[in-house]
Amino acid sequence: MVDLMSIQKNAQQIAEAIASVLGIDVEIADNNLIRVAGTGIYRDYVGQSMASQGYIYREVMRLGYEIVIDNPGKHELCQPCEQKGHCSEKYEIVYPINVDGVSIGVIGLLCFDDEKARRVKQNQDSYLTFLGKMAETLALKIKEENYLKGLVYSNRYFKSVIDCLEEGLITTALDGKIVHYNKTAQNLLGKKVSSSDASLELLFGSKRAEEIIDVAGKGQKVLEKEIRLDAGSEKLQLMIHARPITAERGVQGIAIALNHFTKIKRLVNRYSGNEISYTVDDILGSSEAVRRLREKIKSIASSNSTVLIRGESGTGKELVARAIHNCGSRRQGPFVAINCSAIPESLLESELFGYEDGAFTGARKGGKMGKFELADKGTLFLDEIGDMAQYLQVKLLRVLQERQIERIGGLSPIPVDVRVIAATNRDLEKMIAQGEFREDLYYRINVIPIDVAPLRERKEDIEVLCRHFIEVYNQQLNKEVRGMTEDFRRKLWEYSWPGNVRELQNAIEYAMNLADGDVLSVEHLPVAIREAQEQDEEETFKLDMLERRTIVRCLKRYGTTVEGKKKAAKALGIGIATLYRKMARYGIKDVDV
Ligand SMILES: Nc1ncnc2c1ncn2[C@@H]1O[C@H](COP(=O)(O)OP(=O)(O)OP(=O)(O)O)[C@@H](O)[C@H]1O
Repeated sequence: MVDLMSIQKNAQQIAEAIASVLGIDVEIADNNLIRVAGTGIYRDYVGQSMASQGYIYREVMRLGYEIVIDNPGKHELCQPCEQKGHCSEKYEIVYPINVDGVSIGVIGLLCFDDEKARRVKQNQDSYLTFLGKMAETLALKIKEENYLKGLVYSNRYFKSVIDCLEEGLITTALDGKIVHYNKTAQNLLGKKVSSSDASLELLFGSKRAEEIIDVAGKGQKVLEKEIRLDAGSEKLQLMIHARPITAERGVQGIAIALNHFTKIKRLVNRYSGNEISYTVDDILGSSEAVRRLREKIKSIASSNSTVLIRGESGTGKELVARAIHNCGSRRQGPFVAINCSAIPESLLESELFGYEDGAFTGARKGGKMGKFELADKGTLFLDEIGDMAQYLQVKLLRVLQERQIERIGGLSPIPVDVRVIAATNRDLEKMIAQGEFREDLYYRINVIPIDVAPLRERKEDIEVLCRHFIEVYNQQLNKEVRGMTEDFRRKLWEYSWPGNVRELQNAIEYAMNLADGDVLSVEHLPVAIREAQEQDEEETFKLDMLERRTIVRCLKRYGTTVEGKKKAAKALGIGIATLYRKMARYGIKDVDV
């Protein structure tokens, strides 16, 4: 609340006015008994405390109404006063200044000679009415100041609120002149928005400005528009939402929200799971093939060259692509995946490159951003690239060469900074020979080839993968499975895994659901795996299997202590170091024996 001291100038003016009309000295004090204003002899004491002699003033503020002292020194309120015996006052009127029922100060009218005292006495009623009006004027001034202070405060408050927004915000008058803008808008648009002649036309050009101003004429309609601007050396891509500001007297202006596309992309990527981060350490396996795969990923991750990952379905190609992204310098950017075979040909083009407003019948209003734009500064994973239609292969090749895309129906190219990782399980060379895949694109994407071996060629990975999946499903299903029987292992080993790691994962999930104890056994396996026959062409793996089984049998006989292992190695006709190596290769752990 504003106090009397903060309107000191007004108080002094009123004191002077009273003094000149009535010809009598006046002082005004606040509720701390500080003299706020004064005329005549009191003028020199403005700002000083009257606490030691302000009995009457204090009493008037306590009561909230005026007091007339016609016999100063003798009046009962004068009794405690130090000046009681030698008071020079002859007559005194004290009037309270009340604001909303609370006294915030007083006006004191003081007579020092008999003639003035007589005059006041004679006209006491009209003097009191006049002082009342003056007290009211001061009270009104205080209220007005309070109101203005409140306005300034709420203005500052709302300004800090809109400055907190991550969204840029501009408001304009109906002619497009900028009225307000927040910090984000200033950061996005720079001086253009804060200059004294700032207008929509200056910011966005006359055509866009007209479209936005048109919003005001259409009442409640919201305009959603994508805008590209030149911001120095950079191109600024913004999404704007304009809506009319409606007040009591109808539409008063336009509010425009601005969003930078980088922020929109970040949100899309976050909520579409594009930020799941897998690293090389998530690629499990003890085989030489997987070991080399992890090394290769590390060595090529920081390059920007296109990668072609080849491997059967379920071998972990997407996992590899994510690991490349997360090991390299683009890991802060998005990883966007698209499966070229899962999307109808007609939609794939717009999914990849996006489209402009009204590009074709059925196109979403305001246009759409494609995966290339979403993957800007990150990685685009093109899964099943072998299934991409030829005309899109041409478009893709152009994008890879020119590093810019053109939206469907778009007029200007949009630069994109994207590392492409493609994957396929098809024989691209054969497809080229049959004219189904473009040779030029093949060379463009096959800069860094990576092969992911099928699981049947690296069966030693089964053990570590199984252990991992058992842990995963122990957590998910709240179970406590600790191992697998030897028969269970043998079945997994003998099976040819056409669906690779994905199939293995599903088989373990299935078994974990069925398991009731702490060990997985053959009856928990899906029928297809349980009853699969060993195939002749997998003779080599049968030999492996035989070797593994023999080692396990031998360890069972001699035990897994160091001494037992030495005996087992001797019985097998191999050195102890070879036994350890083979145990590691086949994933044989002491506890399994
Ligand atoms: N080496 C591995 N370590 C751990 N998990 C793996 C490994 N390889 C594959 N997986 C898991 O197997 C499943 C299939 O992997 P992914 O989707 O990467 O295969 P893909 O080759 O891309 O399959 P598709 O060709 O069908 O798209 C995923 O759950 C993945 O996490």
